[in-house]
Amino acid sequence: MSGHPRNRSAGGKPDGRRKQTNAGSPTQLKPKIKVASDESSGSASVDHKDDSSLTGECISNKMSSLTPKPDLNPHPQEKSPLPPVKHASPGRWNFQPTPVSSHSTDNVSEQPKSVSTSNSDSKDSNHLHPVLSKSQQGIESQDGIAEKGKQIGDNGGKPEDGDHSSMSRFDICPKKANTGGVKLKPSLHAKNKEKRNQKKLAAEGPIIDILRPGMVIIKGYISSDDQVKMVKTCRELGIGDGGFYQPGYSDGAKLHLKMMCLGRNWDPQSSQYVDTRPTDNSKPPKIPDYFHDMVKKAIQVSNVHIQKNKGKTIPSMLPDICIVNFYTKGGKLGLHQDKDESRESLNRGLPVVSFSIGANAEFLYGDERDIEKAEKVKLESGDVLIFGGESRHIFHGVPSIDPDSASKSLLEATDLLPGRLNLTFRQF
Ligand SMILES: O=C(O)CCC(=O)C(=O)O
Ligand SMILES: [Fe+2]
Repeated sequence: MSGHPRNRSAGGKPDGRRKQTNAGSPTQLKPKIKVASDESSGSASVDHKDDSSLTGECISNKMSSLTPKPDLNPHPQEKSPLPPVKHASPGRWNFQPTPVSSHSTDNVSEQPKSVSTSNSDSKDSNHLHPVLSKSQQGIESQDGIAEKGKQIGDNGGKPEDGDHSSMSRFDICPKKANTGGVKLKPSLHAKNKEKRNQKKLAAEGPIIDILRPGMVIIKGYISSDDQVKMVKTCRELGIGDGGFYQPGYSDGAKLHLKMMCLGRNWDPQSSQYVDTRPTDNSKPPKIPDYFHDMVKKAIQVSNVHIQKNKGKTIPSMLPDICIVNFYTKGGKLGLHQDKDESRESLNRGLPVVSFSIGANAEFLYGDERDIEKAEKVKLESGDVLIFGGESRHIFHGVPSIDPDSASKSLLEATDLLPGRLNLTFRQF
C-alpha cells in the first residue's frame, strides 16, 4: 500500500467531502447520492501527514488522508452529492439493489470500547474483542478456530488497542451461537432471490467493465462459496498472531478500519513494508495458496475482456502482500495512492487486485487527490476491482459503506459482522 489516506479520527483537518463529477458511464446510476459527511463528529477526521503535497511523488504514504484542502471546502457536510455510482450488476450475494448509504461516516469512535461478548447483532460497530490466538489461549473450538477468551491482565475490562496488544484481536465473525445471540434466518423469499441471481450469473458470466485504461471491475466474480471460504479464512487468520488490529499513528490518530496484513506487514507509521508489526512484533500470516489462484485468474479474465476491446492488457503479478481491511459501520478510507510497493513493481504497473466481500461500498477514484474530481463506483460483495498499468497510481478511497447491505446468506454462513471485508493484493 502506499499513500493510504485513510482518514484519521484524531487531529484536525476536515475530511472535505465535496461534489463529485459525473463520469458519464452508461452503467452509472442517475440518482444523486449524498456523500457521507462528518457532521456527527465535532472532531473531524484529518488528513495524512503527507497531505500538504498534492504531487504524486510526495504522496508516498499509503495511509495519507488525501483529502482536499480545508479552505476549499469549509462546510463539507453541506456539499452536493457525489457522482452517480457506476453499477454494472449485482454481485452474487447482493440481490437487493441497496442504495449507497449516505449515513455519516464519522460516528464511530476509533478507540476500542469495553470488552463485550455481545452478539454481532449489536449495533456496536467496534468489535475489538480480546480474542486470543490459539497459542495464547490454549483452547480451540471444535472447528479449530480459537474462541474468544477472557482477557488476560487487568485493564478495567477495556480491551487494549488492537495496535498495542497482541492479546486484542478483532473478530470479524464473533460466534452468535456461542454468545447467546439470536440468529436471524434469511427469509425464503430472500434465499430464492439469491439463488435466482446466482443462476443468472453462472449462466451469463461475470460482467466486466473497463473503468479506464488499466482499471477493470469484474462484478460478481467471487462465487458465493468462495466468499464464504474467504471470510472464514480471514476470520481464522484475523484472530491469530498478526491478525486484525486497529492501525494508527504515533500521535494516537486511528484509521477508520481494522486491518491485517498477509505476506508482508504494511506499517502506517513509516509507510513501509516491514517484516514484523512494530506495535506487537507479530509476523504477518502467509497468503493462503488459493488466494493466489483467484488473483491470477481475475487478472486473466480481465485481460481477455480488455483484449476483446482492443485495450492494453494489465501485467500479471504474483502477490506477496495482501492487505485485508474490515470496515464496520462508519468505516472509511480517504483518497490515497498505493505507492509503497517497490519502484520496480510500480514502474511496471503491476496491479492492485481488490476483492470485496460483505457490505456494499462507495469507491472513489481519480487522477487527483480531489474528491470533487473523483469518479465513483459501487463495490458489492463478490466484485473484483483491478487497477494496474497506467491506472496504477490512481487516487482512490472508500468514503462510506452501507453496513447492513451484505446478503443474508453470507451472514448466515459466516456470522460475519455487519461490514465490509476487502482484500487488496500487490506484489512488492
Ligand atoms: O477497501 C477498498 O476497496 C480499498 C482499500 C485500499 O485502497 C487499500 O487497502 O489500499
Ligand atoms: Fe489503496
